[in-house]
Amino acid sequence: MRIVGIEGTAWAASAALFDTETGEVFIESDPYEPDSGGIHPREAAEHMSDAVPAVISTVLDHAAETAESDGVDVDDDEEPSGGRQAAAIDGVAFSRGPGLGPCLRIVGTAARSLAQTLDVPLLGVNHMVAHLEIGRYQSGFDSPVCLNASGANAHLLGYHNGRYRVLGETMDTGVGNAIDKFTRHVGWKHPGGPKVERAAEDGDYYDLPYVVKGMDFSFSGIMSAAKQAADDGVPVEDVCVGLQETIFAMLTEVAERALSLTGTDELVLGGGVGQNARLRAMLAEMCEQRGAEFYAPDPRFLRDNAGMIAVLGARMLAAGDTVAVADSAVDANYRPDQVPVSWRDDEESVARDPTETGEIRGAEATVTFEGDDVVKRRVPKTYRHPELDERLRRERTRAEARLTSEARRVGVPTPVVRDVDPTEGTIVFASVGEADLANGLTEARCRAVGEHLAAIHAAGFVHGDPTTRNVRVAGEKTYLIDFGLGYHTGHVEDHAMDLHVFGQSVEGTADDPEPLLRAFEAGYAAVARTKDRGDGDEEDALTRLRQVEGRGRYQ
Ligand SMILES: C[C@@H](O)[C@H](NC(=O)OP(=O)(O)OC[C@H]1O[C@@H](n2cnc3c(N)ncnc32)[C@H](O)[C@@H]1O)C(=O)O
Ligand SMILES: Nc1ncnc2c1ncn2[C@@H]1O[C@H](COP(=O)(O)OP(=O)(O)OP(=O)(O)O)[C@@H](O)[C@H]1O
Ligand SMILES: [Fe+2]
Repeated sequence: MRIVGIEGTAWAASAALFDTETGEVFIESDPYEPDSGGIHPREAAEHMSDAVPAVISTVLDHAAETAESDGVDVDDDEEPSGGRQAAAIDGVAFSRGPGLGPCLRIVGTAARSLAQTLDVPLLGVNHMVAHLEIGRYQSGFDSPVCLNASGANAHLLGYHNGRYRVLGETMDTGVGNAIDKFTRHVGWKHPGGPKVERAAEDGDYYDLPYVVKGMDFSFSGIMSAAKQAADDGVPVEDVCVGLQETIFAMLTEVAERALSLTGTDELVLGGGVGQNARLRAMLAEMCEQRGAEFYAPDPRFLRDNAGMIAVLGARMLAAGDTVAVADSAVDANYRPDQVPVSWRDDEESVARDPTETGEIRGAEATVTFEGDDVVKRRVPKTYRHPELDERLRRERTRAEARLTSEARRVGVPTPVVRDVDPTEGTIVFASVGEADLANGLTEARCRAVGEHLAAIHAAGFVHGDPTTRNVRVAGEKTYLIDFGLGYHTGHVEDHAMDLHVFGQSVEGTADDPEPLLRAFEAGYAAVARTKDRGDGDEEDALTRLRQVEGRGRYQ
């Protein structure tokens, strides 16, 4: 089977030919490089209208040449639509979204017209799922967690219940765009990522804010602090080291959390920022230390390229997942979890049964049981810069000891804290529960988690990481543990994030998440109402949750 792919969501006008027999992926790309500033949608679209036909034409020439040399039966004398025979092409795949609307429309038009000329099926590919599938395809991994680190996106995906679930994602901009904003601020030409990587070779570490909430994260605070530092005269090379160390440690940490939550031991990387050697080294080191396998595709398959579109297109065609021209409108906000995954078995899942894989390993700490006590030690993470590592372990150990006790004082079951040593990063707790909630999800227990979160929110703090592995259960009693990412706040957005983190962890692993989530929200609403201090803030958390879930982050 031979598939043409067409890409042009933002900056790369690209076409490719994927031959499933030989495995060859021929890619022709023409990047848009703005003279100044970032990507201008109108200029990018002008680039697409010139460059897309040209790259397609090169790929069709290549297709015609290889069709002949591969001995495919070629008959150039056929009628006009004989191009299909001449190039031996079986389908046309195109990036349907997400991306810049004006660019997508040009790509869509080109793809439809090529499919009609060749008289072959059209395949509408989700660009982010293509970033993921190329790594899965090349690695041969079964059901990995995928970290997509691209310009306009940053998220963790895992396949479960027939869809790619978003296990965690950026709460504001994509990771590449965040870096590019900083480089624009200091007057460097787009794209900024490679320039930051080069400058960082000559700098020293500079501390910047580190923001992880469960498996979600945000970049806005880091970017403001980085710009401010540059304005204040901190050497730009040092800020670049700080940016790389902070942002990539965050991505590595959330990737490790996703491995821990799902119990899988396979990680693949996707997206243009994945070309960064420091990010790859951190991910590889983290995986090696947990005994997980890591795969990063070659740079030509990481940055935007039509090869990944053609490769996924071939799988879709094999599954009969084609789109009629009339239904093939592009979608600038096309989320990866909206894609019905026709080319995988519904039964497959990123979530591993812990009874099959043995123990589930925590992401941050080692936990050992000593009699009725549990000793939790935040082990140094060698992938992190030592200064950052020391700071995070100390701050989190302190926060965990303090908030675990505060929660108990407001009536939420938590383990008694027997001893704490922030410098060593150790806490000794009383052991609680018989199992993690992840291994015993029921509606009643989810309802109790909702009640507990409402109680601590009313008391003025958030948990920060309320996943199903951070709740212990015994009968109908549920305990919250692992408050290391918690902090004091009265902001409704922070409350909504706690709810969002729990919801994502249920959706990513449960067989039938809906009733569990309804019970969770009902529990939250019931307690929030009784604890409402009259400012309406507590009940708003559920309303805000809907906004958090519906936010389009792909512009
Ligand atoms: C929707 C689609 O248009 C978008 N594509 C995209 O963002 O292009 P991609 O090729 O995946 O990533 C480009 C980003 O990748 C960054 N980048 C490239 N090389 C880098 C490097 N060595 N280090 C860090 N960032 C790098 C660039 O600065 C830029 O922000 C996406 O996938 O989100
Ligand atoms: N007090 C406790 N009583 C019983 N079991 C506990 C206790 N504390 C931790 N555990 C067990 O150890 C596991 C890991 O603990 P914890 O979540 O605190 O570590 P972690 O490394 O921060 O994990 P992660 O960051 O992946 O959530 C828990 O899922 C739970 O099974
Ligand atoms: Fe991309």
